[in-house]
Amino acid sequence: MSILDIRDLVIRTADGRTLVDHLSLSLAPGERLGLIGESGSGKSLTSLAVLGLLPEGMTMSGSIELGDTQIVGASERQLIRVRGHDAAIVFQEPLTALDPLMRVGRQIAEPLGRRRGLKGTALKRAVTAALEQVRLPEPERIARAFPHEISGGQRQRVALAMALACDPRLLIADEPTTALDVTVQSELLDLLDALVREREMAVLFVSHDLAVVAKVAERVLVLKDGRAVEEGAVRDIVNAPREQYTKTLVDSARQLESALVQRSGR
Ligand SMILES: Nc1ncnc2c1ncn2[C@@H]1O[C@H](COP(=O)(O)OP(=O)(O)OP(=O)(O)O)[C@@H](O)[C@H]1O
Repeated sequence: MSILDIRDLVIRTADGRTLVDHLSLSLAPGERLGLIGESGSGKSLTSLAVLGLLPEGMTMSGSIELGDTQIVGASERQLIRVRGHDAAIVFQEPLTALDPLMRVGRQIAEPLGRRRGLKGTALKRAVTAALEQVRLPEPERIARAFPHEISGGQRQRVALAMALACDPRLLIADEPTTALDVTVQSELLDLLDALVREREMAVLFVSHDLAVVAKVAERVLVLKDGRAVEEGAVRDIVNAPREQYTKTLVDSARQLESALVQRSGR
């Protein structure tokens, strides 16, 4: 039984341009799949499609089974029911998910209150616990802060806490560490890895960076121009990429790693 099963997904613009072309993939409960490809290869559109969040005017066909729901053709009511519960998403830029004018605590309280029916002190305690769970120090202070008053890494942890608030069975992480500096990036990846393991949550991890994907995912699917060009265990893809395009991704990841090693050795 898979938690996400995408078959022959085609995404088109209003004027008929094909952006994702007959893509199929599936994820078992607790499985972690990396979706990798260069900028513009269709990774984000695929992850948005899973939650029925495609930009205005785009259409999709094929099949996306998320838990018990067929997302292609689903009504807004059905989509609201699955968002956050069957699957939740963390974006590259945490400010996408956060309201700049609302204190962090209230933003986390919103899904917690709605999904778990909590109020008052119980809700306050749940907010603090949610912030502690993403290893944020001084959770009470963070809860009182506005998003611009905390660092980028802290904001991403808050966005992660919001995504985890309803215990989704699948977490979609779309370049969640790309905007962060290398040390913060590595801490967040370790945290993400620990949290999804504890919860046996499935993960669709979207990135242009194979070195990052290798830290979180066990299997990887390579996208190029909206098509799957290669799929397999991360180890096999890194050690023996078959497609020229994948070789390029592996080489650039290696160059980056060795540049970082050289730099930290200085
Ligand atoms: N709202 C939109 N209207 C028209 N075309 C779009 C829109 N959003 C994305 N595209 C196009 O769809 C293609 C796939 O975009 P997508 O954002 O999924 O790529 P990506 O692999 O996630 O890249 P990136 O890493 O840069 O986000 C690109 O060619 C992009 O220009």
